[in-house]
Amino acid sequence: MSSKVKVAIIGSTGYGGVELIRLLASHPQAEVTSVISSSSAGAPIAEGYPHLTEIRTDLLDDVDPALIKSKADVVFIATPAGVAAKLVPSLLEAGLKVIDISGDFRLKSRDQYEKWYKKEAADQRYIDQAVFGLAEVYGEAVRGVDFVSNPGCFPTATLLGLIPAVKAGFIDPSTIIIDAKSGVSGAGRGASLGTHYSELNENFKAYKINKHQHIPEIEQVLTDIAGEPVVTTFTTHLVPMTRGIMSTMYAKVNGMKSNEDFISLYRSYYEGRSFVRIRPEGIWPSTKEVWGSNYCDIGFSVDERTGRVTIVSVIDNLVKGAAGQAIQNMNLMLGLDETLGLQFVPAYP
Ligand SMILES: NC(=O)C1=CN([C@@H]2O[C@H](COP(=O)(O)OP(=O)(O)OC[C@H]3O[C@@H](n4cnc5c(N)ncnc54)[C@H](OP(=O)(O)O)[C@@H]3O)[C@@H](O)[C@H]2O)C=CC1
Ligand SMILES: CC(=O)N[C@@H](CCC(=O)OP(=O)(O)O)C(=O)O
Repeated sequence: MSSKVKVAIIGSTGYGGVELIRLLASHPQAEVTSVISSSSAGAPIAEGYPHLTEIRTDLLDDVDPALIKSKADVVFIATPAGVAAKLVPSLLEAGLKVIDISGDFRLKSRDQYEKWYKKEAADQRYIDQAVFGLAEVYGEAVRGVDFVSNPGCFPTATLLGLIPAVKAGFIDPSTIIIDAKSGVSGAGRGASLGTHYSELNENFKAYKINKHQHIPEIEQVLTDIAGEPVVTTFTTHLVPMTRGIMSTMYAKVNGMKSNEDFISLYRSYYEGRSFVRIRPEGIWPSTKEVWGSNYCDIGFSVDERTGRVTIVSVIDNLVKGAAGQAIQNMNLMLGLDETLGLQFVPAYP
């Protein structure tokens, strides 16, 4: 009998779910024992994803907490906003460990969730129970818990790029501006007008300006780190590429700081954390340099002329921004080494 941790995936037919299947296939201590679909139960998963032919021969299971518990110890939820809010109570009550990749449990205020997501918020008891799984920052709080809310893709790149500077008082948090870009897989597999080929190819567009649901998530964490209310300007752009997020951040520097000061601050903050790589001076990261990996790469440029710093942070939205960080959190919840199953070298070019 296998001693591996048994894992179920709700939303396994979406991009986040299928990335979990890919990454968990080489995890040394976990195995996927149930792939779940609300719309295609009974069908083979390889029907919708022929690249999984002969890798996964399972038929999709229904969304049934008792059935999931009979097959698994841990369940990942990779469904659109609003679904996990209703599912999580029964999954926790069935005795499962739960990692939610959607935004349903990230915001601690129900009012904020309802304002930004335009959906009914989850029960406050479960919101309170959820630990926000930004692993490099709150990893100690994740160890051993039953329920983790995985951060959003843009907040992951953005917060890893800002937190050390905010915490050390290197920048003035009231001056932060965030300019973020995402590949189209960030919008999920479903087809839409804004993401079909002729709308996207050779195009570059801003969207959800001042209305993006990740604004309150970023502000909630920066407020916690700064110890004072922080508001930011955050603009997202859609780039005609499949994977990758780049978050470019600007802020006023407090006092005189050099590139080297930022580099050594960040190297010290992330010391011992394998997945954040700080670039040497003048070598700024690009999305291809983290493609398919769980890395977040960060570079800096202090401009003495303006007194501002530019911080560039890149991730793969489906790995560090979703499935990879979720597995990192699973490792921490289970008391395993957080890097297990995640030591991929980025695919290049
Ligand atoms: N794509 C990305 O880069 C990132 C996504 N996220 C978040 O992760 C979640 C999943 O995203 P993504 O995989 O891209 O989305 P997709 O649209 O690709 O997939 C979502 C899946 O959810 C399932 N689903 C839909 N409705 C229900 C329901 N009522 N009950 C159960 N399952 C349902 C669908 O599968 P079926 O019909 O088979 O049940 C669908 O395949 C979202 O909340 C997203 O915001 C977070 C970070 C990054
Ligand atoms: C390119 C693109 O459309 N990206 C999505 C990211 C969705 C996501 O991951 O956000 P939640 O998990 O918070 O829903 C967006 O900007 O809304």
